[in-house]
Amino acid sequence: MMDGTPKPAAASTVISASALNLTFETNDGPVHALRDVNLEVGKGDFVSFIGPSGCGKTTFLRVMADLEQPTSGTVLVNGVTPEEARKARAYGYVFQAAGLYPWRTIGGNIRLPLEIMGYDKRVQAERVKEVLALVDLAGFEKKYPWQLSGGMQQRASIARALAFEADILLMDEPFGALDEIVRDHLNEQLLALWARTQKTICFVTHSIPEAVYLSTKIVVMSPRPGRITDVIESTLPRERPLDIRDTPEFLEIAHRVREGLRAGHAYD
Ligand SMILES: Nc1ncnc2c1ncn2[C@@H]1O[C@H](COP(=O)(O)OP(=O)(O)OP(=O)(O)O)[C@@H](O)[C@H]1O
Repeated sequence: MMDGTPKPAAASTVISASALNLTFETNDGPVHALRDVNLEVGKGDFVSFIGPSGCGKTTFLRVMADLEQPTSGTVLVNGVTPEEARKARAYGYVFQAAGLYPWRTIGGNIRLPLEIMGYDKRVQAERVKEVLALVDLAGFEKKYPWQLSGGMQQRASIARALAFEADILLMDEPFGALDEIVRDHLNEQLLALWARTQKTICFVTHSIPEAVYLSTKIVVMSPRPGRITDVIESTLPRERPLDIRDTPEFLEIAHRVREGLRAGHAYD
């Protein structure tokens, strides 16, 4: 473990959280962002986290990414600590806003992490081409972010997260700000990308249809303190046309998610 090389995880578990607690100390007193969170994410899973604002979804993702330290409990990513996993470049992170640098071209934005990591120039150029093709943006390398629509910018930010070939993608409400039609399209493309690359994806959303459409596993959370109230294993096939959303199976899972959200919701 000292050399930072990830050990093969037991069975096919990629992320495992046990008895995880995180309390923020604030001027108004402690905020229990996560309370006794236990979760296993398998290799190739698409896991959505859904729950009302403030239930700790972002905090959980940030703990996995080593951007936040738990107060107690453990998280293992590929069998090692989040810090070791980060150093081994185990994951890419896609934020709520695309967060592209306006003074850099799309290619320049995607190249940035590769430059920081000291990748060879030729490899950088190859990677940029590959990931732009993966998100259907081939040919947009020399454009600036402002020349692209919101949906295209979000795809470019996904390409940036894919550039250093991490096996895990952490996505924090990446499509929240987009209109329904664009969002549908990006959901379809994300599923296709997931099928092609076989990545493990952790995805935060507020949308029940989005969670049900995308996921193999749906984690329902409730606030005050943030905890997991239900984990739903999807019975839907992996191949999912958009009209699967009208099937009884889909509606049944959506119903269970809604019930879980309702049960955990405080109406104050
Ligand atoms: N750095 C921090 N310091 C103090 N409190 C924090 C900090 N970060 C988050 N919190 C609090 O922890 C709780 C969980 O926040 P978090 O952002 O994880 O929720 P969320 O479920 O992602 O919400 P949203 O859906 O609105 O993004 C909230 O009450 C939030 O105010």
